Amino acid sequence: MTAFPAGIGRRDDLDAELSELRDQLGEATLAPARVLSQHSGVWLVAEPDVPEPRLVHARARLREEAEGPPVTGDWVALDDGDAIAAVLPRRGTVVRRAVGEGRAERQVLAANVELALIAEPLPDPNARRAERLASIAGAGDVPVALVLTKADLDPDADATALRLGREIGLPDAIAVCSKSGDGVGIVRSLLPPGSTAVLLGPSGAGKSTLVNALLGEERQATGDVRESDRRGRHTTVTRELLGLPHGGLLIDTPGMREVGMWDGGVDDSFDDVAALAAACRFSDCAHDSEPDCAVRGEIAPERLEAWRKLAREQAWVDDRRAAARARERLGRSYGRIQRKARWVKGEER
Ligand SMILES: Nc1nc2c(ncn2[C@@H]2O[C@H](COP(=O)(O)OP(=O)(O)OP(=O)(O)O)[C@@H](O)[C@H]2O)c(=O)[nH]1
Ligand SMILES: [Zn+2]
Repeated sequence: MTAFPAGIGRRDDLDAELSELRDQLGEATLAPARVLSQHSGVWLVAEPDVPEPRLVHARARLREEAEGPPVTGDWVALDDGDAIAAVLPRRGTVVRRAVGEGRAERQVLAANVELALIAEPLPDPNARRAERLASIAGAGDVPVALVLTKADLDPDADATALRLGREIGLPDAIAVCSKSGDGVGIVRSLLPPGSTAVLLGPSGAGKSTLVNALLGEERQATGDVRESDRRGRHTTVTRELLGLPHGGLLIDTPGMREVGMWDGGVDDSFDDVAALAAACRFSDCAHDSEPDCAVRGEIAPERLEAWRKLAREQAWVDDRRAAARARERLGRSYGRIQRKARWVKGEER
């Protein structure tokens, strides 16, 4: 197995994957690297046995592929012209629907992550927002832990974490105070050496401050809170993969105003609803006013309403995606017919 310097992470069968890729593309020189951050048209990558990360380009073809361009956390193959030639299959992704009214486009927020830390600030953590993030993480097969930040602002922070975690089905729930360091060790213990996690949450939740506490130095720029409403300014501008001193890796993300559903995951993060729903009379029960509903009355109304909202949104996205696929199929067969017509007319041989 290839040895990586601290700060790049671990990928079990990297050597085998690369040699397969070399055969596939007929290029003997492909070398592995990991994307630390993405910028417009260039990517910062780290390579084994190379102390300094560097900026590289990507082959144009990569932008047109279904997976989209390389993203932070990706394992990639570099060619000898210092361009990213291929992105290795992603294991564990966090994908959202891209921001914008009525748009149905996917955006990969982080690739190859083994854990999503969902940050919500005390004293008023937003359960609905955490549920939404848990759903998109679940959709990409990424386990979730809930991190309630600014524990110094809630005298019963640990109890709040426990209660909220139980309420929204995230048993791994902890309270941390990045200022005093309380709970930071627990967060560290969730990130074993070589593993990669992503930190998600709204702007001002204290994500960068937590990253700094984990780094043990002032690395990430943090914004001052406006005392009036306790909301931070946007400080983190790009998703960045950081190596922590203890060997774990963390992708810090900018606070997101909008996180649209993309790949499902509602059933995973609402498994309490899903489990009860099996006993409803109708398989498409909305747990609203249907007779013999096994869910209504068992689940807190706000959580059920949140489930309904996310499930509706997911259905909308699924429709859009199905329509886009149908258009694409139609386009392809139309293209074939046109080619055939040209061939019959002798314009194409
Ligand atoms: N009281 C208290 N304030 C904190 C704590 N952690 C962070 N803050 C404050 O919260 C504000 C926002 O912190 P950031 O770390 O910049 O927040 P962020 O989540 O990275 O925000 P974006 O980069 O915009 O996504 C800053 O003023 C921090 O000082 C904490 O443990 N307790
Ligand atoms: Zn029901």
